Amino acid sequence: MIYTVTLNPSIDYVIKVEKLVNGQVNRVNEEHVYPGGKGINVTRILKSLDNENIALGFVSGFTGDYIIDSLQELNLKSNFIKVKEGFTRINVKIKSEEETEINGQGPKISEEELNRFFEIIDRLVDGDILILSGSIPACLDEKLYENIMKRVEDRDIKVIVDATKNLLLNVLKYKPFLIKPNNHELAEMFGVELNSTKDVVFYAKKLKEMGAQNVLISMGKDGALLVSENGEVFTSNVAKGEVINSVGAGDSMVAGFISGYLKSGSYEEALRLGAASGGATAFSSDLATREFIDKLVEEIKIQKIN
Ligand SMILES: Nc1ncnc2c1ncn2[C@@H]1O[C@H](COP(=O)(O)OP(=O)(O)O)[C@@H](O)[C@H]1O
Ligand SMILES: O=P(O)(O)OC[C@H]1O[C@](O)(COP(=O)(O)O)[C@@H](O)[C@@H]1O
Repeated sequence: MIYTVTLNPSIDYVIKVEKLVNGQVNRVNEEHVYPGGKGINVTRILKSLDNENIALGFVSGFTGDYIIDSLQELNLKSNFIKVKEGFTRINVKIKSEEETEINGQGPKISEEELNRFFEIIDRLVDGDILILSGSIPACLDEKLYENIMKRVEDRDIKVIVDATKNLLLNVLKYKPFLIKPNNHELAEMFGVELNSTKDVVFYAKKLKEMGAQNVLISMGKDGALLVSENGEVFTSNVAKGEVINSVGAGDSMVAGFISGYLKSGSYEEALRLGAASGGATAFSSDLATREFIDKLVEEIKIQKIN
């Protein structure tokens, strides 16, 4: 079974404001709410691509109820721990002349609630896939992803980590199957500027040397680059279209990549489906539909550059 983990889910409140002015009342022209958080986005796209999976994490309060109800409506399996104190956050995504995001804090998770989550992790078995996505709420130990990887180390479980900075760097020693920073996160992790594909390859390979088996670097409209477990380097172009809402493009890429890999065992196919899924989400108001992904996959060309 595939499990996604969203430690801090969100309701994504996506609004369009013609011209955002600080210090004034701004009125929205368009508004949408979606069940969000990186792992939940991965769950939704995996399911669209016919990969059964179970979403794990923590929810709380009336906003948490919305998350559970939405997942049920979408026919998605989940096993969230209900947290007593606080409420699941609401993340505001403002589309104006620029894109501005305000991400909330999330509920206060107790030790007992965290232990209940660990009990679920302890029931995973050989052959399962575990996808750890997004930030760790401030109330939890920032070593949590490391601790989860250590906990499953004795089993044959492929772990995927989509996180940034130290959260990501600290799990590399446990050899995650896949990591997917974007190019900005890659530059930030090494405190460098990336000026060419050669630079991206150099630092992606560094992450591989530090322990990641496969390193996927997403680069928004500039495509993506994969350093695979056997050291091959592939690049992907992007599909053509008009960006409507790029929230969740990275998560869609992770889901598409895993789905493509499970279906074909080929990293090229994985990258192709990942790129199509990311693009299809960027060109949609909500996350991508299966039909749209299938359409865009025809446009994706993978090149082996090394
Ligand atoms: N403007 C775009 N046009 C086409 N494809 C895109 C666009 N933005 C994102 N994608 C696709 O989605 C992938 C993930 O997007 P990216 O923005 O890099 O992720 P993240 O949300 O993690 O920053 C990209 O590598 C690309 O394949
Ligand atoms: O655009 P991405 O990186 O794929 O992820 C989008 C998701 O991440 C969030 O911005 C939350 O991110 P964090 O968990 O890192 O705070 C959600 O609001 C949104 O659904």
